[in-house]
Parts: sequence; structure tokens; C-alpha cells
Amino acid sequence: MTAGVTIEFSGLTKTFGAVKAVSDLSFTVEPGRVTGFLGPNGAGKTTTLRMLLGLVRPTSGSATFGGTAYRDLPTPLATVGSALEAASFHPGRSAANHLLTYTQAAGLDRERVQLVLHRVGLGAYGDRRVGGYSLGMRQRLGLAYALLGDPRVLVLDEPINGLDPEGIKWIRLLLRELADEGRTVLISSHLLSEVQQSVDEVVIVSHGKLIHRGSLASLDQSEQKQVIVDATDRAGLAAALGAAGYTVSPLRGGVLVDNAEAADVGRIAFAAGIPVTALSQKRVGLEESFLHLVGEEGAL
Ligand SMILES: Nc1ncnc2c1ncn2[C@@H]1O[C@H](COP(=O)(O)OP(=O)(O)OP(=O)(O)O)[C@@H](O)[C@H]1O
Repeated sequence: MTAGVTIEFSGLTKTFGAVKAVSDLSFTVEPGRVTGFLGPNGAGKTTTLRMLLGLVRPTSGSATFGGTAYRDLPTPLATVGSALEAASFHPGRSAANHLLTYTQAAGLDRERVQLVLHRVGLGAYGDRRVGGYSLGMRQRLGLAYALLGDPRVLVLDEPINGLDPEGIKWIRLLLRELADEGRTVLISSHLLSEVQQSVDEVVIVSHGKLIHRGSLASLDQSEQKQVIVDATDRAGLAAALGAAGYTVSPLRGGVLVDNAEAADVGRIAFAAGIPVTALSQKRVGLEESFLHLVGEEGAL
């Protein structure tokens, strides 16, 4: 087992001129779990991760590994492995050669190179020039670099981006293994659907602010039922449902009724003498809950 470290964000804020990229973020990321750091493009995820890794100075607040800022870590590579945007590797050099350079610079055992190449599935490709690598292979190499120091914490920015379905399955298993080994795993994504099967916990940000923090299950509002119903007399139908105490909103092809059962909606329409032309039960899925939270319902 590898003892993970809790990542602690406290009042973290960053302004660029008039833009408040990150606004008073406070939350913790626990060891032994895969945590998804989610939000639409421009929500402030990359800026937050860059502050955590000491690449951007916060305007106020702090981001630490168990209370220690990145720049104060005695052995940074052994504590935190990170892969921010698709890392730039020299196209003419081999993957093994790149990793060896970092290994030597950090005073790590050179055997780590082959070990991490195997762990990310590049064991047979280590001697090839990185210039010939696909985007997915470059993502794997970024991950190999992150794993070099056998770190207790992994911070990965959009690690699933660019992977094919087989690669997605592979990284899902790897992230799970890393968390099961006791490590703290934080991955960012702008799509819940992309990481939904990989994460245990979610932290959702929008416009730099914390919107939701909890287990993946906490996003599940499937117990919240909606009904889609339609009638030739749509206005009359909406009025009858409103009078019965339901919240209704217009859709392009009918009326959406919140917290309702199809049978009850049908009964109300019948009692009002309005024949329905469509009636279906709808459950609010994870992705819809996510888009609702970040205010992007229009994106559906
Ligand atoms: N160096 C900078 N100078 C000025 N504004 C910046 C800078 N870096 C980020 N921003 C702004 O801060 C906000 C948050 O950007 P950030 O890249 O952190 O978001 P993000 O959630 O990571 O989005 P993406 O997934 O698109 O990278 C955006 O409005 C962005 O334009």
C-alpha cells in the first residue's frame, strides 16, 4: 500500500486582470479514491491544478498536499505525479530516453523507466521516437512520467482526452488500481460522461466557483421523476396540471412535468376532458444533473 496524501484547497482564488478564474475554492481530495474535477471549458480547472502544482501563484488562499505547498515538498516527484496538458516531448528522442533524463535529474533508480513504461502499456515501444507516437500513446507517456517517482498523489488534467475506446477502458482500470493502492487520484474533465465510470467522487466547478462536492451517487437524481406529456390543447393541459399543483415547463413537443408519475398526469388530463397525444415517464440522468448544476442545460 502507498500512503496517500489529502489535497487541501482553502479559499483558493486567482484573478487575471478583470477575470476571476478561480473564486474562493475550498475542498479536500481524499486518498484511496478517484476524484473527478469537473466543469465546462473555462471553469477554472487548469488554473486550479496549476496553482496546486506551484506553476501559478494564487491571488489568495492555498492549495497544499497535507498542509505542504508543492514548492516546499522535500521530494516532489515521490509525492506528486502530474500530467497537465499533452506534455511536449522532443519528437526525435525515444520515450525511454526522455524518462531516463527525468529519472537522473530527480536522482531516481533508472529501473523505474522500464517499470513505468510497462505499467502504461508502452513496454514494447520505449525505444521508438516519440514523434511517431499517436495522441493516445503520448497520453500514456505523460502518465508514465507522472508515475516515475512512485508518487502518493496523481494529478492528471484531462487524461482521457484523445484515447480510443480500448485506451479509455485501460486508463479506467489503471486509475482504479492506483486508488486501490492507497494513492490520491485527481483527474479533470469537462465531460461527466467521459469520467463517470472512472470516478468515485466529484468536485464540480463553474465560473471558478465550487458548485457541488460529493460522491458520484450524490449526483444521481434518478429518483426525481419527470413526465413529458402532450395534447392538441397544450395550454389547457398545462393549466390543468398547474391547477393540480405541478410545476410545468414548455418543451418544443409538449409539456415537461416535474416530480410526477405518468399515471397521475394521465388521470388529471382525463378529468379535465383533455385527450393526451403523448405521455412518457422520464428519469433525470447523471449527465443531465451535471449540466443542470453547471447551468448548461441548453447544451443538451
Ligand atoms: N494566463 C491567463 N491570463 C488571463 N486569463 C486566463 C489565464 N489563464 C486562464 N485564464 C482565464 O481564466 C478562466 C479559467 O481558465 P482555465 O483554463 O483555468 O479553465 P478550464 O476549466 O481549465 O478550461 P479548459 O478545460 O478550457 O482548459 C478562463 O476565463 C480563462 O480565459
